[in-house]
Amino acid sequence: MAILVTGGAGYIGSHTVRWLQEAGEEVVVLDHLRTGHRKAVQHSPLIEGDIRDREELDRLFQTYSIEAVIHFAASSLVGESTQRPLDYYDNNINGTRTLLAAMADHGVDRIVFSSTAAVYGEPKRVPILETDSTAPASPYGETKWAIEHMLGWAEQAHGIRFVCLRYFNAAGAWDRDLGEDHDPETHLVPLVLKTALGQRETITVFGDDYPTPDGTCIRDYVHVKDLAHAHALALKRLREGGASGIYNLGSGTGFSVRQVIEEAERVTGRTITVTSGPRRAGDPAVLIASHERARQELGWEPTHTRLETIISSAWEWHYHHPDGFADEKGGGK
Ligand SMILES: NC(=O)c1ccc[n+]([C@@H]2O[C@H](COP(=O)([O-])OP(=O)(O)OC[C@H]3O[C@@H](n4cnc5c(N)ncnc54)[C@H](O)[C@@H]3O)[C@@H](O)[C@H]2O)c1
Ligand SMILES: O=c1ccn([C@@H]2O[C@H](COP(=O)(O)OP(=O)(O)O[C@H]3O[C@H](CO)[C@H](O)[C@H](O)[C@H]3O)[C@@H](O)[C@H]2O)c(=O)[nH]1
Repeated sequence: MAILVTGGAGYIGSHTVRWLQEAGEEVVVLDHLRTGHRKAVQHSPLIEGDIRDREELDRLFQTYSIEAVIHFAASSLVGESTQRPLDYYDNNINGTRTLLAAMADHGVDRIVFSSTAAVYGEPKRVPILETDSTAPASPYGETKWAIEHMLGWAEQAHGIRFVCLRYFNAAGAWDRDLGEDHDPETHLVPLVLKTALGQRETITVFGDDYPTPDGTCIRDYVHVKDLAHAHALALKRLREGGASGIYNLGSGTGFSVRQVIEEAERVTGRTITVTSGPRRAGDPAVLIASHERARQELGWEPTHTRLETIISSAWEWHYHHPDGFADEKGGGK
């Protein structure tokens, strides 16, 4: 029996695939490679296809004996989602609907889903609990929130049990040979490190007048290997017959944009030029997770929680792969 990982050639997906492989699991990846990389997947079959393609899914479920699905495939940029909301509804909601329908028809009844802290919008308090109110402030967050609800209804009608994992800010890499490579890159940690590498002249701080100690936004950075581990634990829960559930995944500590930049200067030993810019629309001032429920019910405890550890691990990857996966033999994807 194999685990189907949709979006397994992407950043968090490829790290989870590696984690599962090291745990001895059989994995099949489905990815259309628009933002993912063929080279990020090794030692498992990679099927180049789209989750919205029902015939492709039928072929896949007929070819492989799939026990469970870990579903990363999505469009996931907050800003882009406000420019192209209908594409987000199509890829995220229609894509997941097509996947769930195929699972129901082929008798696959377990799914782990990548949700996001973006379902909370501007939180009323931190640390955020899963029971706190949700009010997504972007089409991206809205689609993820809608999928959480879709999963609830699909369980009632088709018996598909689920675990929704609401990640906060994923960062870090797997030693020096697997890491984050997005084009365009929008995330803070890789952008800061690309500035340290001299690939960018400056890092623009989006707003320094927030109600935080240094005026810049505070986020909860969670190491991608800790996220990968959480997926294995979520799968274990479903295999053991555990009930469906929704879990925050964050380290439980917040760091400001300025703290990230200062730590990156320490880790890299390089000066990073900083420019002050206006606020970015839709950015909450502070996002910090309570991961108490994941600790209690999944047995998950993040282990790489120090900012220095997270940034050092990302630096290992960026330093050795300044052009991401493209600088390896063969280039490109
Ligand atoms: N990076 C973060 O900080 C973060 C935070 C919260 C939630 N998430 C969620 O985690 C998941 C993974 O995020 P990531 O940062 O690794 O993104 P990513 O873009 O690196 O990975 C997504 C992968 O899915 C593939 N994909 C997208 N649509 C597809 C489709 N229709 N059919 C087949 N493949 C498709 C892409 O090619 C890519 O390989 C996403 O669902 C995202 O919304 C990410
Ligand atoms: O060039 C930059 C890029 C980012 N930032 C700031 O750095 C912080 C982190 O920004 P990221 O873009 O790295 O991450 P987000 O917090 O916006 O978003 C991440 O977390 C969200 C949930 O909170 C979503 O899940 C989303 O997919 C995921 O990328 C924010 O305060 C942002 O304003 C800058 O100052 N300059």
